[in-house]
Amino acid sequence: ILSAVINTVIRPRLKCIEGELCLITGAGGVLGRLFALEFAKEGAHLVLWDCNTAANEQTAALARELGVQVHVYTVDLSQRHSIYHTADRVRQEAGQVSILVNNAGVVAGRRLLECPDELLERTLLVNCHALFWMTKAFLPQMKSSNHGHIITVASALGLFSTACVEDYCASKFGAVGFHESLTHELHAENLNGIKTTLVCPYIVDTGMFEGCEIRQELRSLIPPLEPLYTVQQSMQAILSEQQMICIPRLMYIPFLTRA
Ligand SMILES: NC(=O)C1=CN([C@@H]2O[C@H](COP(=O)(O)OP(=O)(O)OC[C@H]3O[C@@H](n4cnc5c(N)ncnc54)[C@H](OP(=O)(O)O)[C@@H]3O)[C@@H](O)[C@H]2O)C=CC1
Ligand SMILES: CC1=C(/C=C/C(C)=C/C=C/C(C)=C/C=O)C(C)(C)CCC1
Repeated sequence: ILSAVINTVIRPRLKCIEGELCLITGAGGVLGRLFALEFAKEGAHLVLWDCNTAANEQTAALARELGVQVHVYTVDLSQRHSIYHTADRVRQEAGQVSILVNNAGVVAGRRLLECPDELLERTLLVNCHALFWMTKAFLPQMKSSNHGHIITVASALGLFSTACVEDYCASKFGAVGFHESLTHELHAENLNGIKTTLVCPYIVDTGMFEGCEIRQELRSLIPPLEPLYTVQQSMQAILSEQQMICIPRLMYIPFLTRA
């Protein structure tokens, strides 16, 4: 939080990531695609992961127009072996990933007692467990060069909670805990060349919470964020190596007061 405050007052220098290899999960989705295009604009080559092959290919086509190299992989992030297998292919075919954007996420979107068990489990597998496997797959190479950046796209609902999203809150609180512990570990091991950034947005207009009860209540409180604004704010935080960002800043308040 302190670094977020400092970065708001003093505009920090943004790092150059030209020529680096950036892997984005959920790259066929709304925020994933925008992340891909923003990283491409910065000159990073891309490795795009999604279970939705057609949507992922569309992202790839848009990114290639910006002149960067793009590798596309269809993967099921709820399956540990799918992650490890695809990571092996990435290392052989694309090279060393130095920026990892763990963006893919799902929500069950149903009342707990009416929700099939598998749907609840899937939220934890994709939003939380996948962070372990992605990091186990790609951190070793970052460690060997003491260079890299791991971005966790969590949510404001990883910092405080609301009704009817038990699976989502559990997974995003897990993601926040994961990010914090990993950050401590890298610091303790003096791996100061490997950065971490936690992204915690309020609801974004992407369709993810379409049909969830929570959405109607929220509309009248604060309107959903624009996807592009959300990603551009996140990019500022990433490129200035900020450890955490809440979007909008108002979201720091329920976090600090645990409303
Ligand atoms: N939208 C919001 O209000 C907010 C979103 N976030 C977080 O931002 C991130 C991106 O969200 P957003 O862009 O809105 O979501 P989208 O649903 O638009 O994109 C998510 C992408 O991930 C893919 N995906 C889902 N499950 C898997 C899987 N098992 N394996 C591989 N890919 C998978 C989806 O494919 P398919 O469409 O086929 O399922 C989709 O392409 C998520 O982590 C979300 O929790 C945080 C705060 C607010
Ligand atoms: C606590 C609290 C609020 C509620 C925030 C909620 C309910 C956020 C939901 C975010 C979602 C759905 C994120 C998805 O990833 C307000 C009204 C902003 C005002 C300040 C206090």
